Amino acid sequence: MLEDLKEQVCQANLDLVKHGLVTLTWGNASGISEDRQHVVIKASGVAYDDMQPRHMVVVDLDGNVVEGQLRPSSDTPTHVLLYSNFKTIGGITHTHSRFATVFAQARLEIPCLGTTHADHFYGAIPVTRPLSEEEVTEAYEVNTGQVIVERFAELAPVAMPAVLVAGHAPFAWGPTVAKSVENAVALEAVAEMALGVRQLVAEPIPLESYVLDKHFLRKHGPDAYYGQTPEK
Ligand SMILES: O=C(CO)[C@@H](O)[C@H](O)COP(=O)(O)O
Repeated sequence: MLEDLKEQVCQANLDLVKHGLVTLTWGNASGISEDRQHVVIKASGVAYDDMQPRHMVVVDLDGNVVEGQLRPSSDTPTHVLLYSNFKTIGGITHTHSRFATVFAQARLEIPCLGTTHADHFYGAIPVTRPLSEEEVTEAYEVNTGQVIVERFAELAPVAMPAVLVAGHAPFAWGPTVAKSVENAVALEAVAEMALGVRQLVAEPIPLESYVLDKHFLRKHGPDAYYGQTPEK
């Protein structure tokens, strides 16, 4: 079942290693089937060196295992909740990549300081509110998904394919699992650049909004605004 998606998801998880985004067994990538009924995700705690497509786990949108011998990623509840709420995404990548995690744990958004950032993200990378003491329970991963969805009440996942979970780490997504990895790589790169700029100048100057608008429109077209209609 979903053999092709297992191959894609396994490759995406291995690509996290290739791009230097994971330490130990941290992080996970998943993809959703075309009918949006099943999610394929990395198995929990499996060493990346040993990872094979047959190790991927298939779950339904309630997170119940429908195929696979291993336990699915501990972040499965977050992944399935995001797929249920963000209908345009086909793949999700969660990492503890160094620079993006620094911003997440500092509870700081990543400002859009240049066109490198604007190529992938329409504006500052948002950070969620911290989870409350009552939310840090066995339902932690569900509550993590909830605070992300809450933070995106006014944001379009198409134009902003990433978020920083306060006190935790980043999640990135895209139309495919491979694209979610690409956005996770871009997120880590712009986080490192933003941190570097902060070391050079006391007050970094975010990109002017007209430059952001025109640059993003040139790169992604009006559809990427998802419900916004910018002047031509
Ligand atoms: O965010 C976390 C832990 O804080 C997870 O991403 C782990 O880093 C990886 O968990 P598995 O996917 O192996 O269950």
